[in-house]
Amino acid sequence: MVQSAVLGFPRIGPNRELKKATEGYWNGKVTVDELQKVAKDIRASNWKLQKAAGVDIIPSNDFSFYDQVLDLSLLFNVIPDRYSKYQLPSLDTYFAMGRGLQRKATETEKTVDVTALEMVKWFDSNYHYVRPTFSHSTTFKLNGQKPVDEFLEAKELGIQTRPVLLGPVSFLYLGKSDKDSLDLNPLSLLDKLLPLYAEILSTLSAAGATDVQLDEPILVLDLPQEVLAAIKKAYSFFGQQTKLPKITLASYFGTVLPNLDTIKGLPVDSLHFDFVRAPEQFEEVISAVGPNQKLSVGIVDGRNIWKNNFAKSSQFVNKAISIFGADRVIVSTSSSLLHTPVDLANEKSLDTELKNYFSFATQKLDEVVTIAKHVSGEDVSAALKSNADAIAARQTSTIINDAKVQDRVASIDSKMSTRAAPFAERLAEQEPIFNLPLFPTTTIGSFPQTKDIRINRNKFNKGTISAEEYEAFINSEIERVIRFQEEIDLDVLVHGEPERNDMVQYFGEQLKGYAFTTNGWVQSYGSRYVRPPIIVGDLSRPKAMSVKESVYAQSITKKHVKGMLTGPITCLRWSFPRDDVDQKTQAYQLALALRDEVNDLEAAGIKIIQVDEPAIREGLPLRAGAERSDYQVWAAEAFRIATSGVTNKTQIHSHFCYSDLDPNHIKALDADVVSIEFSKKDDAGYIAEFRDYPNHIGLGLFDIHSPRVPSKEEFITKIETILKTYPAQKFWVNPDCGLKTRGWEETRQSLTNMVAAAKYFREQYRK
Ligand code: MET
Ligand SMILES: [Zn+2]
Repeated sequence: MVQSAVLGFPRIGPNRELKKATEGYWNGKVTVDELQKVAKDIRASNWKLQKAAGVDIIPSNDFSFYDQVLDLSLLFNVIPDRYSKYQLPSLDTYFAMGRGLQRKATETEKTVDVTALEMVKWFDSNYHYVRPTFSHSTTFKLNGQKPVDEFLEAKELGIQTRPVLLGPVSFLYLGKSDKDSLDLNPLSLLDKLLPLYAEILSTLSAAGATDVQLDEPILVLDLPQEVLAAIKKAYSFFGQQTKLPKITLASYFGTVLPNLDTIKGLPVDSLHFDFVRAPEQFEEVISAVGPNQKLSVGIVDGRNIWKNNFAKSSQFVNKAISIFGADRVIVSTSSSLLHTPVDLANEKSLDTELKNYFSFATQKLDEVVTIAKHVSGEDVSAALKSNADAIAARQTSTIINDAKVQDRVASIDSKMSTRAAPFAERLAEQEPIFNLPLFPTTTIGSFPQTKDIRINRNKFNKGTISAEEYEAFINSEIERVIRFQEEIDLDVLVHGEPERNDMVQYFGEQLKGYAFTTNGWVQSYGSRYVRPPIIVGDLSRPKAMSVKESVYAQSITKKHVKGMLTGPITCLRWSFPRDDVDQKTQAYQLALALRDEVNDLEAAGIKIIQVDEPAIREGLPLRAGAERSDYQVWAAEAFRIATSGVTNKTQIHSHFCYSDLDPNHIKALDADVVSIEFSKKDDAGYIAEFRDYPNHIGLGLFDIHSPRVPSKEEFITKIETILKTYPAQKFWVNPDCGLKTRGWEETRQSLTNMVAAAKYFREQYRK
């Protein structure tokens, strides 16, 4: 019998139970016991669901309150002193590392004021992990035994699981050294870390775990020799230990081929590869599977929502069986299912034709099981037949093809992706119009999305308030945000985006060729979940999408209000893309739709238009090479197609966050002004990259993921530091990103302090 396996299941709960509970806990409305109970229930129901579906190898320790990488930092005591010094309960230390903590002193507790650790993209996904941060004073030890506890919890329910942990080399390599220990190479800590892994693994074994999944996703990256040596060392070390569970070494999100020599001969029980993303590695990776090893075939997509093609997948798995025999082949999800929504059955209003083309995490359980059964010779003909019908229907569906859109993409020329004049000339035309002071202040777009906003949006969606009532409500929110910005004296205003549930979904819902879900939530970071829309067919814009709100906002103030759009690459990356057309084509279709929107905004009198591209970095192919350089070209071109239809007088802004974006990539967009997340980076080398770039830059001055309020002095210090490398003449003052997840009070305080700091420097430079 061929076994079926799942590498990880979404932990947010079918109805976002985890979000509600954690946010409740942060607000003091949910006790720690209540929070733990919610978590326990989610874990139990996930395990039972997988058991009931017939999955043979079910993961545990895939649950996390915030992030699975942060879990390991806590487990191994990789806790910088600035957090541990408060001696908070372990869960609170954990959340402080994830999101920062600022708490006034009470009779019983001291003041706490600490920023979050850096949070970065998880490979090329829209998930973010909290970076392990090592220093010379890091002292590894085990803090509790989460993987064991969760294994035992499943065992008590009668469910045998395979615990999953990020492997030691990925854990170190994905981390960084802390500010006070910049000379420290995290990899040098491997020898100290390995015994702790061995300890937790042998405790798992003693608790009854026969198998464990160690993820080393870095195996799909271009790795320096020392990292490959570390992999060899780590797994040889595990091979020498006696009482460990059998290890499945898992890679995902790409090909391991350049690192295959390192993988060959590692003393592990099974090797898992992602054959959805990199089917072409099959012929070569099989040579790395030793005579006693098993091959885990990642064939059910953990990153997208399209129904699996059973005929194709079974054929693929059969190739493996013909080489290794059924006992040495496992049918698996390509990666954790964390990146897919929980259950298609929760979608009540999705078009039934489309629904038949989709598969969410719960449906993917049946997929791995059905494929495993089929290749084992069990009769699953009914499932195969309905699968084949769905696959065939999608190929010929009328929802998918639009000749007009295809023609327009075919006729794109280089003129469409170039502004009429170079930056210097544009600036000369723009300056007299905007008349901005030195250190112009602005925000990135969104303002707090209050409960009131969500309530009204829900009412409108349910039809309990009319379109007119909703519009009046949105306008009143816009007015509040405009008055607020005038009051605290920001220079370039925004309308606040109250009408947007999400920056991609909002546009997706208005574009033809998109489908969207009502409950298809996917964790982005911590308690922030997104509901990616699904690109199902050729994309076009039936009518203007954002003009009404921007025009209203501009009509009630004398200051300039930025029009606010989401760029083509971000729309693409934060959607579930089509798998039947390449991503470049989808990006160009989006670029053309956005170009029309940008032009409409300009025609409606909006003089500054910001097109956000926070996801441009995550789309970067993980390895260097032709695919990556092509991407850099077409991604920048898509942005310029969207933004180059305007006159020189219109100022184009863009915005980037979450990532280490290559400065050259930013420059290739030729936006007039760019805001970049920076508050946690503190890297003079990065600033220097922009010193001679003529276009204007705003380096993010405070972390919007944290409720913490920086003081005016803190802003001044930050700005002073940047000014050492970056000239005042093109220096914008802004936060890292939008403020939608923040509360109003902290927003008011932070921005007020930020504006005060800008004014301070204006004074300084006037002298
Ligand atoms: C993740 S980037 C977000 C940009 C958007 N304009 C906002 O302010 O929320
Ligand atoms: Zn942002």
